[in-house]
Amino acid sequence: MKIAIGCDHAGFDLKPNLMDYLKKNKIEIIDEGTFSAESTDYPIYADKVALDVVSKKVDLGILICGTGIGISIVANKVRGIRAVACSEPYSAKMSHEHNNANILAFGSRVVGCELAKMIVDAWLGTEFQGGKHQRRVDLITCLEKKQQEQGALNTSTGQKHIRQD
Ligand SMILES: O=C(CO)[C@H](O)[C@H](O)COP(=O)(O)O
Repeated sequence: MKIAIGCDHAGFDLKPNLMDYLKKNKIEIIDEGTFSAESTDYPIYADKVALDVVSKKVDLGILICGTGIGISIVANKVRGIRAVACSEPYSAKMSHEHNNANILAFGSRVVGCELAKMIVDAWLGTEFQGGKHQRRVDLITCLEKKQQEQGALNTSTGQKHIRQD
């Protein structure tokens, strides 16, 4: 298992703790920064980790900012990414089981180090269930494809829903 990890300045203290934890669990890590506590912009790291995931350089991604919100919003702009911001283990588990989330985000100002580890464990310790959940994830993929096809011509008129029923 290979994971890319990225954070902004708010996640800078938490990231090494989490990396050590993951390495102890035999997970290979690509560290996409940030590499100092200097104030920086979370979209940079969300983009790097998201691209690592969609290019299959890694299996999964982990992102940390102050709240987990901004960094997951950005990651979700990348086609093929299903990023979730979690502050407790149950949502992390379900995001893998039902939504096949490929990036886990959390906020260093929301969760402490031990809770962050529990959230990661819950996420990694479960598998995507497939079946009806695969159908739903396929609909997300279908929506992404439609958006890409519409590109710059996208307007609010004449759009079709991804399911016609
Ligand atoms: O949580 C975040 C984005 O959702 C950022 O980490 C947060 O906005 C950074 O704030 P500041 O620059 O004031 O430290």
